[in-house]
Amino acid sequence: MLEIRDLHKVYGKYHALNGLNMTVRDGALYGFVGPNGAGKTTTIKIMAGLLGADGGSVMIGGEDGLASPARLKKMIGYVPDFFGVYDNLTVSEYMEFFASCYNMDGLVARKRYTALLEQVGLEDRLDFYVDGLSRGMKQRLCLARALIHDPEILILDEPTSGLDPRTRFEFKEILKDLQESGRTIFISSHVLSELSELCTDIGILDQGRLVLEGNIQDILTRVNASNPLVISVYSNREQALNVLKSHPCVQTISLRENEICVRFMGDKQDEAMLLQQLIDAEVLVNGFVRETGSLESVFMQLTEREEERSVLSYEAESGL
Ligand SMILES: Nc1ncnc2c1ncn2[C@@H]1O[C@H](COP(=O)(O)OP(=O)(O)OP(=O)(O)O)[C@@H](O)[C@H]1O
Repeated sequence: MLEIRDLHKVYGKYHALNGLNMTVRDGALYGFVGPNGAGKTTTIKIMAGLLGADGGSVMIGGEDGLASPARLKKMIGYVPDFFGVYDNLTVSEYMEFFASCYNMDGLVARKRYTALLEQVGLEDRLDFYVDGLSRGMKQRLCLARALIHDPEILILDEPTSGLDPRTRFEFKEILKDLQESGRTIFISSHVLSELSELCTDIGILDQGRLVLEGNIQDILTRVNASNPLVISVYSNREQALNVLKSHPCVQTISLRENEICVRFMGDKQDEAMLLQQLIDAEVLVNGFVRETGSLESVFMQLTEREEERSVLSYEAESGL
């Protein structure tokens, strides 16, 4: 488990992280989302031991990583948002180099990186020059290299930005496979739709603080429970309104053309019982549905500022 408590980072007078708290459970595929400038890269660099903090702790495996950046680097595999240039290195030389950084060489290193290259679909590129690989292949190579020392947590900063849709899809499939094999993965993006279909858990960062965190399904269930019930009645509308007015779970009632819109604070069983009450009161009901919410709407409510509307649409942003 990785636990961040009361993390602060100040650049000059600017408070980029302002008391960040976050918990990443073992085996999670955790999506770290926030608008541009929210502090995602700053957080990730601190987690990866590449940047100092101005307060707080990053507990991993029960120890505070900030007190021992070297230990943090061993426990974390980091895929940055850019890929450095490696002139005149083949894929196998590149992997050998990173293996040697973790004191692996010879057959041990070769076995390890061959297995990793197989995992990311680059097993047939051992003798290719890194420079000549496509952007998607470079990204997968970077992923293999970040796993060379078998880290507890894999951290990726905006890994799919700049990839075409097919390459993005393939990359996400690799991440899902890694998570299913037990790896804890932490991935950042400013495009929520990228993460909501991939991750098990999500944390929403805004202005250096986490404004929402939890299991994606739980969050969506909560969002839906606070959405209105939309009821269409074919006849006996007055009778339907009488039933609704006297129901303890009904908070507000508003009328749209042929629909009754009800703020209803009850669970699935309460909903079913309300429907039964309407039928018993001889109301002919031809529509009874909870309006569905989305993570996007939650995100907008929590971070709403005009300039962040781009978060809702990757297509709009990438011009696809
Ligand atoms: N070295 C630095 N010096 C001064 N300010 C910085 C520095 N690095 C980041 N910042 C500021 O700190 C804030 C958080 O930056 P950070 O890069 O962590 O955000 P982010 O969420 O990763 O943004 P993006 O999605 O645009 O990459 C921003 O306002 C940024 O301008």
